[in-house]
Order: sequence, then structure tokens, then C-alpha cells
Amino acid sequence: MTPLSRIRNFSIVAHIDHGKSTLADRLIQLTGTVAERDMKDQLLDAMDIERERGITIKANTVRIDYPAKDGNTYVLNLIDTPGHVDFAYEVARSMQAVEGSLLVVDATQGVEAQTLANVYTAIDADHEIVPVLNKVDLPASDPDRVREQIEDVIGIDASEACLISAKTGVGIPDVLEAIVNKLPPPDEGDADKPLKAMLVDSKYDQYLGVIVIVRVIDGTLKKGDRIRMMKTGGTYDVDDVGVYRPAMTAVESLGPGEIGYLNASIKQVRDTRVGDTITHEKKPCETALPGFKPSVPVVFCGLFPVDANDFEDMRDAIEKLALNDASFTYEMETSAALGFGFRCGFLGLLHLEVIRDRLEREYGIELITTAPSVIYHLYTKDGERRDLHNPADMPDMTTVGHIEEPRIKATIMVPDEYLGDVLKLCQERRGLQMDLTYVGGRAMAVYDLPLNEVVFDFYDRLKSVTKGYASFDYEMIGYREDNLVKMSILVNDEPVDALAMMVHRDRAEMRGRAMCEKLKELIPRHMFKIPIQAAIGAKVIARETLSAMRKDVTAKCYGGDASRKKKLLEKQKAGKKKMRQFGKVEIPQEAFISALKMDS
Ligand SMILES: Nc1nc2c(ncn2[C@@H]2O[C@H](COP(=O)(O)OP(=O)(O)OP(=O)(O)O)[C@@H](O)[C@H]2O)c(=O)[nH]1
Repeated sequence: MTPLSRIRNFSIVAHIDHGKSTLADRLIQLTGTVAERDMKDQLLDAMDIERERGITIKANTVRIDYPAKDGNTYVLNLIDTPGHVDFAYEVARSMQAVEGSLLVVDATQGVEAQTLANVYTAIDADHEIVPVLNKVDLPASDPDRVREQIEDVIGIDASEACLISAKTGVGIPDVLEAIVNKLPPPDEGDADKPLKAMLVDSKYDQYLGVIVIVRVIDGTLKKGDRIRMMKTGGTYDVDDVGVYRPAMTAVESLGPGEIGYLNASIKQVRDTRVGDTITHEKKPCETALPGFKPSVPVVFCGLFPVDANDFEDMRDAIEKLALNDASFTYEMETSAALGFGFRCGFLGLLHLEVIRDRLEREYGIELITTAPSVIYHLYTKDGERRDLHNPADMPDMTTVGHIEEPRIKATIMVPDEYLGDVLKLCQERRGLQMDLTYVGGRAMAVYDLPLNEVVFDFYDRLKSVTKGYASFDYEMIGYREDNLVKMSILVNDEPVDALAMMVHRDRAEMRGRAMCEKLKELIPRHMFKIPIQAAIGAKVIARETLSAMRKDVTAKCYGGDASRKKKLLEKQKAGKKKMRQFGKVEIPQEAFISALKMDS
């Protein structure tokens, strides 16, 4: 067992793309943790989608043995955390398992919204923080300015920040020394006390079942132990304990301060609660760790197979995905327009995209995605609350007293010249300005915004109006009443449930008009005329008409036989009526998403 003084547990916090994964790769490589021939980029990003998009989704850990300049060999446990706002919550919880953080800031960019959000999470977790300025190989890097910015904005000393290039490897040895010399070893832990370990994360492996990442506080965890999860009450026999190097490597035992995995024939990820305390069944520890609240989905949408025959396959696939991801929820849904499918809940839009991508790619199921929506609180006139996950389920307005919607506090950092556009965008999305400050040549705007206005394409719009220079982060702040209504879309006089949405009354007409116009472009012409309408209750607030594809039946009627011409036209009209009655309008798949994009 490693003495505590030779252990350093840390995470790396950074804004997306500032080089966190590349730095992790270099640390692993330089310490020879992985043989050179096995080295590939982004070692810790296991999933294809993570690799492709260059984002980290689940927390990963790796154990590195580092022979330091002081002659001792240290065990460094790195937890790589997700960088995207959707997964901010996962960052917060994995931080609890370590004592320090490397704060990576791109020296060409400076402090961004997620740098702040993530570093504050680290500070909240009482971390010691070592600033690292990355990408100094690039001519545009300006370490002095960024150092000053870190001091001004975050308020930590950056005078001894490591200057590195994770790409070329410059400065990496300094980072390793800083980890050993500046980050603290784990707080006291006692190997002789009853086992107390924190459940840091869990993931599903198709061969091994659920793998649990643990951080031992007191006691020793080894193969054959019978353990109990103190929150959920589940008891299991430990089949294996080990560490990631980054390949899974079995070890004899895990002692105080150590981070590793256990495998105990646990069936599904849902049976493990992040933050739970793991102890021995026979000789349990007295008090459990404080634990975390479970992460809850905030964005919902319907997923339907394009081909109804794929429904059963889709059910299998969704069940498998849910095994691995406790924050993803689903229930069966039927839609008049789309048939059988699932109403699914996600942590955010990226999470949604990741799951959808995996269903399509790994399971080969083509999907229709309906408009993402948030959870509204409906109150009856007697003050009773009901949660609305799907606008299609909205009851008659006369039974509803008031509606509350979720709001977020959004922090946006942007270079001065784009500030005007950002403020305009926030205003358009019903935002209320909470704060506006300037730090190191950039503006920081804080807005109170309805989540509903953000889930769809806010991030895309923000990127486009600022040419990619803005950064964005948000947190939920609670529910507030507003004048909200359900807007239905009727195509050929039939309401299309999958296109129904909740909107603010003042914006309903504009949104309705935009939707109808978009749909008119997206729906191909049929043999008959198709009215496209937006309505609140029975009141139509916008309308477009898609004209019929017209066969020129009179073309053959040369000459002037007017009565014959008339007869033909009448026949055609009757035919059209028939079509209208029986014919079904084909709405192309992309219409369900494209119609909602609001180009202002
Ligand atoms: N020139 C240069 N490019 C770098 C350096 N470090 C990282 N990059 C590049 O910057 C991009 C982002 O790096 P990542 O390591 O994937 O960023 P990340 O912070 O891990 O991103 P997430 O995992 O999504 O949070 C990649 O294209 C890297 O090749 C560096 O020191 N110099």
C-alpha cells in the first residue's frame, strides 16, 4: 500500500478545447504508463463519439507512477472530467474525490466561461489549484496577459503558472513536479479503520457488467470482500479490484487515499448511486459520506423510429444505453403522427445528441427527433402541481391556473465588439440582465433566461453571432411563472402532436408565423392544397398554404371547347377532394427539427 504522503489525486479543469485531454495524454506518455507503440491520441476518451467530437463525456481515471526529482516515486491519480456544460454536474461530483486541480488555460484564448465555472467548482471542493498555460507553441499565445487575467478574474496566484505545450511536450516535466510539490497528499486516512469508500462513478462494460470507480477514505478494499452500499442498501461480493493504467489492471487491494475500480456483478448502473458510501457488510463504518443529489434530466424530446418495424430493436437499444447512463430517462410514447416511440430525458442538448447518435450509429436505427422541451410546472386553480414533460399532453387551458417554467443563470464571456449582438440575442430570448462586467478586455454578461429559450439553438446562435468567440455556461436557478401557452401546428387541418410547443404568449404569433413559413418550405407539394396553421386552442394565429402540384389537364384541350375544359377541371377538383380526404400529408423527417430553428 502506498503511504499517503506519496499519493497525489487531482483532476484537470479547463474550458472546452483548451487542451485538457492532450495534457492528460502527455502525462501518461511521459511517465511511460503506456508503451509508446500503444499511444494514441485522447487515450482517456474511450467512446467513439467522444473521440470524434473531441469531448469528454464520462469521468475517467488513470493511475500514473512518477519518479520525482526528490528521489521518491509518487502515485498520481488523475480523474479526467467532462468539459461541456451539460455535464457540469458530473464535474462537481468527481471533484469531491480528489484534493487538487490543474487549471488549464489556453494561452491564446484566456479565461472562458467554463474555465470560471469549472475552477469555481474546484475551489468549492477545497482544491489546491495549479495554473497551467497551454499552447505556448502558438505565435498568438500571450502568457503574460492570461496570467494577469487569471489573477484578476479568478483571484488565484498565477505567477508560478507552468508554461506548456501539451502538443509538443514542452513544460510537461514541470507540471509533474508541480503536482508533487504544490498539490497536497490525501487528508488523513486510516487503513485499520472500517472501510469507507466513495462511489465516484460507474459505467457499464458489456463483458464485465457494472464497473464502479471508488476512492478509498479509510480501511482496505480487496477481492472477495462483501460490501454494502450505505444509501441504496445493496450488498455485493467483490470479484475484482484494480486501477486504470489506463488499461484495467487488477491489484491486491486499494487502501486509504487510493482511487481504483471494483467489479462486483452489479447488474445495472442504476443500482449504483454516485456519492454513495461503500463499506464492509460485516464491519461497517459509522457514518456515511454526505453524498450528492442525483443528476436529473432537464431536456426532453420524443424519439421515434423512422421505420415502425424498428420499434422493438429501438427498445432493446435504449434499454442497453440506459444501463450505462443513469441520467438518461425514457418512457414509451405514442404519437398520432409518428406512431410508437419514446419520450426521453437528457441533461442537455449535447447529451441528447450523443444518445441519438449512438442509437443511429451503434444500433443502426434511423430516428425522428421531436422538438426538445423542458419540464413545466402546471398548477390547477386549487394550487395543485403537475409536471408537464410533453407539450402534446397539455390539458385544456381552462383547467390550468398558472404555468411556471425553469429559468437559468447564464454566464457569457465575449470580446467587446460582439457584446451588442449577444445582448440582443439574450433580449430576444426573454432574458433579464443580471450583471455586466468587463474583465481583461472581455465582457462578462450574466442573464436570467428561460431554459426553454436556450435548449434549442441558443448555443448555435451565440456561436454564429460572435463568430465562435463567445463562451457560455449555465446553471438552473428555479421556476417562475410566465404567460405561457401551448401552440399547436395543424397540417392539412390535422394537429401534428410532434410539432406542438410551449411558447410565451407575446411571442406566439411570431413563432407561429415562422414555423408555418418554414414548414411550407420543408413539406413537399402534394396533389392537393395543404393548409399549414399555428393555433392556440381553437384560435388560428398564423397560416400558410402549400399549393397543389397541378397537372395541366387542359393542355391537351386545344381549341376552344369551353365546356369540355370546365368538365375536366371539375373532374380534377373532385379527384383533389378525394385525395384530401384520404390522402396523408408526408412531412419529411427534417421538418421536425428544422422548423424550430429560429433565425432571427
Ligand atoms: N498548438 C497546440 N494545440 C494544442 C495544444 N494542446 C492541445 N491542442 C489542440 O487543441 C485541441 C483541443 O485539445 P483537447 O485536449 O481535445 O481539449 P480538451 O480541453 O480536452 O477538450 P474536452 O475534452 O472537449 O474538454 C486539439 O485539437 C489539440 O490538438 C498545444 O499545446 N498546442
